[in-house]
Amino acid sequence: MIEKEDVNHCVATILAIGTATPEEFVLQSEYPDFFFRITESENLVELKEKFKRICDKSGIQKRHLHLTESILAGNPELCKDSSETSSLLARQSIANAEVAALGARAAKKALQEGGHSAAEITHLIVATSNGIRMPGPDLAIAKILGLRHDVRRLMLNQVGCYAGGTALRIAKEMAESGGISTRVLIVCSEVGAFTFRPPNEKHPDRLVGSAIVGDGAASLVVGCRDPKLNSSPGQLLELHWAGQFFVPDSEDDLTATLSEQGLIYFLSKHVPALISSSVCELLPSALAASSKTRDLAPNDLFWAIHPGGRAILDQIETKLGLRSDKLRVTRETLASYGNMSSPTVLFVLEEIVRQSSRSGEWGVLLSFGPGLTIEIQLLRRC
Ligand SMILES: CC(=O)CC(=O)SCCNC(=O)CCNC(=O)[C@H](O)C(C)(C)COP(=O)(O)OP(=O)(O)OC[C@H]1O[C@@H](n2cnc3c(N)ncnc32)[C@H](O)[C@@H]1OP(=O)(O)O
Repeated sequence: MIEKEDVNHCVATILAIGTATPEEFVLQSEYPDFFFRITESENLVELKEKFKRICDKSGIQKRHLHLTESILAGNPELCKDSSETSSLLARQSIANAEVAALGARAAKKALQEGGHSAAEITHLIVATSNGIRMPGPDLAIAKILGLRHDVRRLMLNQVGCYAGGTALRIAKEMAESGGISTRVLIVCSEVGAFTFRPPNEKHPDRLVGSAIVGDGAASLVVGCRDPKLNSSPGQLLELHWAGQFFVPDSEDDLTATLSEQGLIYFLSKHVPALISSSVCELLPSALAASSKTRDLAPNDLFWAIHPGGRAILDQIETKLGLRSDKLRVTRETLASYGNMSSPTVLFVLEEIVRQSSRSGEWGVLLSFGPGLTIEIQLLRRC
């Protein structure tokens, strides 16, 4: 598990980050009224009160959502919860258009911010849990951006919320094995076309998903730094170590199953406790990867955590004994965007880079999702 440090080994480095969201957003305080009205569920009075309690405790103030009232009106099957109504094709049709379009907007910002041309990109990794189509949004994004015909594409379908961390881990391996001219473009893009559904009294856990998901896309350019050269201004964060783990016997605690009614999530109440306990166990493996981090304490690090839910952040903070400022950027991302699945943790990273003067040289990125699977990475500011 522990990798040997090698001074001659080139270091994978994040060179640029760009993000994008749909223009439209909803205020969390107004969402219960909208959600129960648009799904014609106003008769479920107690369920609506429960939904309001979940929204109030979510730590979210607003979320950007592609599915506006007019889009839902044009796709009424998304607002029905009957096994006799299939909404799969309507959902896929929205995803076909929007996942690539939103992802390409984020990617254009990343390329522009880092001063990279489309021709420089040697590898493309695209992640989404919104839809399955061949060819996928990776090809559509390559075409929109004008990437080279020999760009090496990898599509991460249905990985869930940890896909931002997975993409970063694979990009690190590609960059370090490909050498200093390798440029990996990561695009994580989600529009909740597959997860929107009406409230259902038999499935209270689905209310949690309806109360926290948002839409967004994030894109990163990852390259390699020659270890003999110092960092230069275009380099943001070095990726020193990346690992993936599953939490034993937790495969039924967070699941997503494709059906005629889209992707149906199940979230058990144990998710916050399982993830937070596992993070405490895994942290020493990440810190042991470098002699410079081996003796660091959690409060010596900066933290970029997938803001999957407020309770998960609370429990990680308590169990690791983190000062409240350590998760400030993560909580602000949750408040402004909700849980956008795969790109969310990359939004956190973008803000951490923007606030570069604060909070330490070394940091940890955490993302998690079905499995339960945890991606953990050791980062260093350039
Ligand atoms: C998609 C991916 O791949 C990865 C992901 O990110 S998946 C998302 C992971 N996120 C989660 O699992 C959510 C974690 N949970 C939370 O953040 C919080 O529990 C919350 C914001 C939902 C609620 O806040 P809280 O402090 O726990 O408030 P609490 O009063 O205990 O719960 C509010 C209500 O929600 C209900 N609730 C909370 N979690 C629930 C669950 N998983 N299933 C069913 N009901 C749930 C509670 O029973 C309670 O109901 P009542 O008010 O009727 O008693």
